[in-house]
Amino acid sequence: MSDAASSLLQVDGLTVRYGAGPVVHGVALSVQSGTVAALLGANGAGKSSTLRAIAGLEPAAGRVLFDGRDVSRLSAAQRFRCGLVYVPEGRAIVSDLSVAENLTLGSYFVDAATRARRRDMVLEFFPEIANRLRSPAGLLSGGEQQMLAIGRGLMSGPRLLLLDEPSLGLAPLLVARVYERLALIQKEQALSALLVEQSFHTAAKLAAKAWVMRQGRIVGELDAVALRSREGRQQAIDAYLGARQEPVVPAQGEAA
Ligand SMILES: Nc1ncnc2c1ncn2[C@@H]1O[C@H](COP(=O)(O)OP(=O)(O)OP(=O)(O)O)[C@@H](O)[C@H]1O
Repeated sequence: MSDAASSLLQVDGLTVRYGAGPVVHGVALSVQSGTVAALLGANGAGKSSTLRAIAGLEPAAGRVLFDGRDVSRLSAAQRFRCGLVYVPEGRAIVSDLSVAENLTLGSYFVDAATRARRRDMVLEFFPEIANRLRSPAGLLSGGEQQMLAIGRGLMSGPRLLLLDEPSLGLAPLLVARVYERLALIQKEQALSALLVEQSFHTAAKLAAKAWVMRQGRIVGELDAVALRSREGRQQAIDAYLGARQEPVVPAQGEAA
C-alpha cells in the first residue's frame, strides 16, 4: 500500500490566503497512524496557518483527507468530532475556568464514565496539574498551561492531535518536560500527531518525519534518519534560512 493510501491524514494543494497573496502555497503532506510528524520553519513561514487550515479554523483551498474521508468542506467543529483535534499553544486555555473545568471542555460530548477514565489518564501523564484541579487555569505556570492544553486535547479522545508550538514561550527545562510527556503518550497510546515547531532540535526528538516550510511552501522533507543526523540538521537549518540553492527535496510543484 502506498504512503498516501495508508495515511491517517493526507493533505494536498493546501492554500491559505488572508488578504491578497497566499501565505500557504499548495502544501502537501501525510501523517501515518501512530506516528508524530512535524512542520518546521522560521517565524512567519506559514506553519500555524497550515495547521489551523487542516483543523478547519482558516478557510483554505485544497483537499484534506482524514482516514480516507474528504473533510475539506467540514467545519472545525465537525472535524473535531471526527477526531481531528487542534491544540493551541498553552496560553489559549480558558484562564478564568479551573483546571478541572478546562479538562471537561475537552470532553463535553462524552458520557461521565468515559470522561472520568480519560481524566485519570491525563492526570497520570501530567501529575503537575493533578493537584491543581480547582485552581483557575490562569494561575498555572507556562509549562503547566501547556500540559493542560495538551490534556484538554487528549480528553476529547483524538485520533490525531494538531499541536501548535507546544514549546512556545517555555524555558528549555519545561520544553524538555512537555516533550518527555508527549513521547510517553506516543509510546503508551500510539499517539498520532502533526506538530508545528520552530525548534528543529525539539521536534527531532519526537517526530518520525518532518517538513521544512519557508515563505508558505514546503522546501524540504526529512525522514527519521535525517532528523537524527548532523547532516539532516544542517540541511533543515539551511532550508529554514533559504541558504541552499537546492532544497532538501524539490519544492512541491517544481520539477526535480
Ligand atoms: N489572521 C491573519 N491575518 C492576516 N495575516 C496573517 C494571519 N495569521 C497569520 N498571518 C500571516 O501569515 C503568514 C504566516 O503566518 P503563520 O502564523 O502561519 O506562520 P508561522 O510559521 O506559524 O510563524 P510563527 O512560528 O511565528 O507562528 C505571516 O506573514 C503572518 O503575518
